[in-house]
Amino acid sequence: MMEAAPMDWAIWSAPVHATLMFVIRDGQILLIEKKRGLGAGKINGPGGKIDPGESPLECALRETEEELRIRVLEPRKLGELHFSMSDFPDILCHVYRAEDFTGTPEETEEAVPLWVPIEEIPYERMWSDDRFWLPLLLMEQTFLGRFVFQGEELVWREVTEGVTIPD
Ligand SMILES: Nc1ncnc2c1[nH]c(=O)n2[C@H]1C[C@H](O)[C@@H](COP(=O)(O)OP(=O)(O)OP(=O)(O)O)O1
Repeated sequence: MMEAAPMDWAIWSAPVHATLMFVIRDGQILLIEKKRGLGAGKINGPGGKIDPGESPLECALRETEEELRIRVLEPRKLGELHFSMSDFPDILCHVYRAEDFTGTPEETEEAVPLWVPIEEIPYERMWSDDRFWLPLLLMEQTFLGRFVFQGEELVWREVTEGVTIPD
């Protein structure tokens, strides 16, 4: 991984804002196999792009409901991910964790639910940045991750733990 950032993050801003939601319960994490959209075929948490006029939290709840038909209870925002992409507009992603929900996760047009023991998270089937910040979310630590992609290849990364995360 290169040392100097290939861009000035101080003036970086993202045209696309998105969310991710991770439910952790009984030593397992609720993931999805994404059926369409950006990252189709990969394993990820439920989530998606924020609609106009929607807050990040509203988006995370809506996307989780649309993709898995569950209503997450008392989510906490633990992280932010800044993605600089070569072939897609840059993304700022708000990341939430929760321990409880109502309903039963079910397959939808967008996703297949997948309960996975936290020791067996399939990072090889996920975005290549995930292994650098998901362990922090599992430890209930806050984090700010900055990542530069060339296509699907992660070419630069920086993850800061224990930061104050804005709502
Ligand atoms: N690099 C990386 N790591 C982890 N997660 C992500 C990325 N890049 C990403 O875009 N993501 C996440 C962020 C979002 O949760 C999704 C992308 O949103 P998308 O599914 O395209 O948004 P929707 O609003 O559901 O899509 P459509 O309705 O337009 O199909 O991936």
